Amino acid sequence: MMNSTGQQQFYAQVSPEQTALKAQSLETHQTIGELTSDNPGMTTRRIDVFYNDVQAIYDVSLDLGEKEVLALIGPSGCGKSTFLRCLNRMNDTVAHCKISGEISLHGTKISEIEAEELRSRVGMVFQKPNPFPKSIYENIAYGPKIHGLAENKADLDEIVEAALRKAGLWDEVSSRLDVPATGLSGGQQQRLCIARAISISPEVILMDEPCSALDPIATSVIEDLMSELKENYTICMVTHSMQQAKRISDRTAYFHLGKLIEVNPTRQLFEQPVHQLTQGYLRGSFG
Ligand SMILES: Nc1ncnc2c1ncn2[C@@H]1O[C@H](COP(=O)(O)OP(=O)(O)OP(=O)(O)O)[C@@H](O)[C@H]1O
Repeated sequence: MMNSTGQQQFYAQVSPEQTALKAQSLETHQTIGELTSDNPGMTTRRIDVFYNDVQAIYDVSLDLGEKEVLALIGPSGCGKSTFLRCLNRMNDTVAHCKISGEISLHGTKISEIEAEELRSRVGMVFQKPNPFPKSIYENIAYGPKIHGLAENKADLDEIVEAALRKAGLWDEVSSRLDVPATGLSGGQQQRLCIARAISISPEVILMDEPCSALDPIATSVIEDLMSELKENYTICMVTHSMQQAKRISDRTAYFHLGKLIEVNPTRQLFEQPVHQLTQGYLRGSFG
């Protein structure tokens, strides 16, 4: 492991004003900790993000280790979701958002991967469960169908069942696959959305506060599920719950005002935070 900055390569051009802002902001900033992984699933180098002329992310370089859970924590508005959304180019859909730097998925720059393919390889689960207004079966079958993963109905049935089993939902829904998914409980809907993400065999799963709309019991079911999923998937999760980050992540990254302040193995970050901003946040002084 080592600190890394990497060479800057732009895939969306920022304006001279934005570059000047960036130059000012970088004078004093250096991330503490282990930015890189020996076995990265994704690498990000020198990421800057602007919404119009307001910079939301400053020069972030960070790897997602293969089959690790990386938690992104920090006060509201520090840029966690913005950074997460860079990883599958969700920010491309925001016209006034400009990103520079380089992001790679298993060695391929994501700027060279077609957006739809990228989003099938880097799946996403959102804060609020968002099932399609269709049956439970169709929610899962949709992705595999459009990506041509099933040759026939039997194949598709198998994919749907496997995804629901992996998401720990099969036993609860196997007898009613044709009912509307919107009739499931919030926790079940979130597991359905995880099953939907898994059904197209992504390499990475992004989760943006996946439990924030759930009660403690549903949260604990999703946390158990995430711990199981990391056997097979690389997961990057935004969370406001420090307990959740402690329980399930391998590494934790602390953001503050758009900068990656400190990143280290979770236990180390929580027990021996180095930067005073990390210490203050973990003590609950702000956030
Ligand atoms: N679509 C947008 N247009 C303009 N500014 C935005 C947009 N999305 C986010 N921002 C700004 O970028 C900054 C980072 O926001 P972001 O949502 O990434 O933070 P966050 O750490 O995920 O916050 P929270 O924990 O409250 O969800 C904030 O100042 C926010 O107001």
